[in-house]
Amino acid sequence: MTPESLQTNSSPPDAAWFDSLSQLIQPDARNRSIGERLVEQCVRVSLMVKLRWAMLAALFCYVLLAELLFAPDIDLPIFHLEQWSFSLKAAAIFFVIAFPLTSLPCSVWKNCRLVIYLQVLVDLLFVTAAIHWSGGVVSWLWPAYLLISLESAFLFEKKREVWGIGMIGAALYGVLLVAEQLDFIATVRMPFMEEESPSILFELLMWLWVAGVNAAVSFFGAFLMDKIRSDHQKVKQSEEALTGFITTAHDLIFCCRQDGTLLYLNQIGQDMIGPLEALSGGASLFNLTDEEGRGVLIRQFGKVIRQVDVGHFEMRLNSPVAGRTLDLEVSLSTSCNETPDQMIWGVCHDITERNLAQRELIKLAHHDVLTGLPNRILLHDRLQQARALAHRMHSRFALLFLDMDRFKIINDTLGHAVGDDLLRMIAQRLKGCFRETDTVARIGGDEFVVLMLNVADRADISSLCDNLLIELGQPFVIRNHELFVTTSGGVCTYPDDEDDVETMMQKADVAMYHAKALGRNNIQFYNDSMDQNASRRFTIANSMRRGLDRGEFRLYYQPKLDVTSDCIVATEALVRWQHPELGLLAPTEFIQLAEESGLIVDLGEWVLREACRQNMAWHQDGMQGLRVAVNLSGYQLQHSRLVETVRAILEETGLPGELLEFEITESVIMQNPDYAVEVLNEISSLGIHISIDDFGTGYSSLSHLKRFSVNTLKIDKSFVRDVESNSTDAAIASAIIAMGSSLNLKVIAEGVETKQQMDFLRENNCDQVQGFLISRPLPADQALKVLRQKCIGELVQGHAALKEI
Ligand SMILES: Nc1nc2c(ncn2[C@@H]2O[C@H](COP(=O)(O)O[C@H]3[C@@H](O)[C@H](n4cnc5c(=O)[nH]c(N)nc54)O[C@@H]3COP(=O)(O)O)[C@@H](O)[C@H]2O)c(=O)[nH]1
Repeated sequence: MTPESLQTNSSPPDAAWFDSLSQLIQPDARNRSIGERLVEQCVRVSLMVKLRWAMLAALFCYVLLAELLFAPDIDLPIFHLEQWSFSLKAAAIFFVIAFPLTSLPCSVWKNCRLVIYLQVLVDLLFVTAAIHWSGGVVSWLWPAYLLISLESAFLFEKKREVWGIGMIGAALYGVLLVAEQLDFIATVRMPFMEEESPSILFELLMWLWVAGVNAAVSFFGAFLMDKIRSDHQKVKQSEEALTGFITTAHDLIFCCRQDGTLLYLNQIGQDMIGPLEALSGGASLFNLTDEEGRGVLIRQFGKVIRQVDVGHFEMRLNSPVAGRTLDLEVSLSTSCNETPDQMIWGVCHDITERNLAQRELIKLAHHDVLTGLPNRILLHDRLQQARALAHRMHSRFALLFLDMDRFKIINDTLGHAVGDDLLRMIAQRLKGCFRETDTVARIGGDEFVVLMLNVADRADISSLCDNLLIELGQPFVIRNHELFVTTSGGVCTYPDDEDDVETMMQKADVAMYHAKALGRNNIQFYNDSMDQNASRRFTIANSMRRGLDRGEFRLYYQPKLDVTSDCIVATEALVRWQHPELGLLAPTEFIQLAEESGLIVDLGEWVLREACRQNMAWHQDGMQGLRVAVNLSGYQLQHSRLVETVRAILEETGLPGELLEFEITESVIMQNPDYAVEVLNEISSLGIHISIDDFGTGYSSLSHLKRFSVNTLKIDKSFVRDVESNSTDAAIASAIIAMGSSLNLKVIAEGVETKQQMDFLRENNCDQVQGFLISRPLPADQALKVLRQKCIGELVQGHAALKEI
C-alpha cells in the first residue's frame, strides 16, 4: 500500500458524535455529569442527606440566633425563653433527636426504599413540629413542606408517591392547625405575635394556601423530574445502542491518542488483532504496521487533527493473532475540541479478502490459467514497454511467434487432459530456454509468443531459436504416452521491423505461417515479401470450400521406379488446385490451410477416391499391379471415420487394397505413436501398403519402427539432394537403406534429380527411386504415357497374382 492509494471520496464522520463516543468508551476515566450520576438512587439519597444536614444546621443556627437576640441576659440561654413562649429547651431536645432521626438512617441504608419513605415521613413530622414550635399558623417555616415535596419528587420515581407525600404534608399541616385551634396542643407564641389567637378563617385560608402551593409544587416537581428522568433514559438508551453498535460492529473500530496509543478496540478489532493488553510492545497502532504504514498513519493523523478531510485510505496492519497482515480501508475522525490529548477514532473495513480477490482477478486477467504464463494482455503491455525502452536505449528486441505443429491431433486423439499437460510442459520448456527478463506468453490454443529483450543481431536470435527447436524436439512423456512435438515460428525484430505493437505481432505471425508453409519445424524471420503471401493465403483459404465443390482440384501422378528392374511399380498421387484467379496451385500453398480449416478431411477423401478410381481405370487399361500412393495428413489419420471411409472407397472403386499405398510423414506418426500403431494396423489389415514419408527428419527409433505395420521407408529428399557431395547426407541415406533392409522394409528415395544420385542409391541397394530424373508429377493422361513407356510388361509379370481382379 502506498500513499498514492489514498482516496478522498467521502466526508469524515461527525466529530461531535465521536466526542460523545470518547466519553462512552471510558466510563471510569471521564467525569460523569451530575444528571448522569443522579440516575442512581444512592447518589440521590446521599445528596439529600447532605442537604438535610445543611438544612438542620441552618435551622439550628436560626434558633440559636433567635435566642441570642431575644434572651441576651440569660446565662445559659438554651434553658430560658419561656417568657416569649418559645421553648428553646424543647427545640434543643427536638433537634438533638431529629438530627440523627432525619439524616442517619438514609446515610446508612441508602438503597432501602422503606427507609427512604420513613425518612421523608420523618421529615414531614419534623417540619410540622418545627412549624409548631415556630408559631404554628404564623410560622415562616411552612415553605419547608415545599422542600419535602421537591425532595420526594427528587427521590421517588413514581408521580403518585410524590403527590402522596404532598398530600400527607398538607394533611399534617391541617392537623397541626386544627389541634392548635382546638387547644389539643398549646400554641407556641412567637415574640411578634399578639395575644389573641388567629381566627379560624385565617387558619383555614393559611392551610388552603400552604396545601395549594404544596400540591402545585408536588405536581410540577413530579412532572419535571419525570420528564428529566425519561429524557435521561432516552439518552442512556441511545448511548447504550451506540456502544452496542460499536462493540458488535463488523468493522474494526479503534480509538487512540495522537501518538498511536490504543485506548479502545471493539470486539471485532480484538478478534482481528488481539486484546489491547495482549499486544506486544504496548498497545500502539504504530507497532502494528511497517515503516511505510506508520508514515501514512502519522500523515493522516496530522490531517485529521487539523480537521482536513482525509476520506478513506488503505493501510496494512500486522495481526499478531492471525499471524498475517490485514488490508484495511480506514476512515478517521476526531473530536472537535483541540486539546493535546485529543482522541482519534478510526473505522477500519477489512478488505484483505477483497484485495486478495482483486489481486487474483488482476493475475487472472493478465495470466493464462492453464500455464500461468502471461497472456495476450500482459504481453501487449510488456511489448509496449520493450518498444519504448528499446527506442530510448537504442537496443534491439525480438518477437517470436510460435505455433505447435498439428497440436490439434494430440487433443483429438489423446484427449484434452493430455493436451493440457503437454501445453504446461511446453510452457516450462519454453521458459527454460529464455532469460528471466524475457517474456514467454501463451496467447491462445497452441500459440506462444516470446519477447526477447536486448538481443544483439539475427545470429544471436537464430541460435536461441535453434536451441528452442532442439529443446522442444525432445520427447514429452505424459501419462505413459511418449509424444513428439514440432514447432513453427516467425520472428520480427525492433528496430528492423519497426512498427506498432499490433503490426509487429502480425508480422511475426506472417513469418510463422511462412515457416509452416516451408514444411514446419522451423523458424523464419519476417520479410516484406511475406506480406504478399499473407494476402494470397487469405484468398486461398477463403475460396477452398468453393473450389472443392466446383471440382477445381486435380491429381498429378509421379512414378516410382524399382531400381533393380528399372520398372515403374507405383505412382504417387499429388494434388493440385486449378484456381480460377491464381492459376495452378501447388499443395504447399493450400494443404496447411486445409488442415487448419478442417477441410483436409473432405479434400483428402476426394483425393483418395480420385486416386483409387484412376488407378482402377489404369488397372482395367492393362496396368495391373500398379500401386497408387496417397499422402495422408495427420488430421486424416486421427479422424475417427478414416478406416471406414477407406474401406467404402475401395469398395466403391473396386480397387484392391494391395494396389493402394498410404504415405504418412514420420513426424505425424511420431507425434502420437501409440495411436498411430492402432490405426496403421487397421489400415494394414485391408492389405494397404504403408510408407513412412520424409524419413530421417523425425524421431523414429528402431523400437518404434518395429511396432508399426510399415512396408516402406521413404528417404527424405533433403538427404538425397547432396548425397554425392555431403558425406553426412550420404551416411544417413545409406544407414536408412541398411536399417530398412535389416527390418525387412522396402526403402525408396525421393527427390532423385541426377544420375549421380541414382548411381549412389543403386550402389547402396536402395529399392526404389522417385524424382524428376524419372518423371515430374504429371496429369493422369500424361502420366499414362510415361507408364506405358516404362516396363509395363515387367510390371504385369511382377504382379501376376493381381491379373484376375
Ligand atoms: N496430405 C496431402 N499432402 C499432399 C497431397 N499432395 C501433395 N501433398 C504434399 O504436398 C507436399 C508438396 O507436394 P508437391 O508440391 O506435389 O511436391 C511433390 C513433388 O513434386 C516433389 N518432388 C518429387 N520429385 C522431386 C524432385 O526430384 N525434386 C524436387 N525438388 N521435388 C520433387 O516432392 C513432393 C512429394 O513429396 P513427398 O510427398 O514427400 O513424396 C508434399 O509434402 C506432399 O506430400 C495430398 O493429396 N494430400
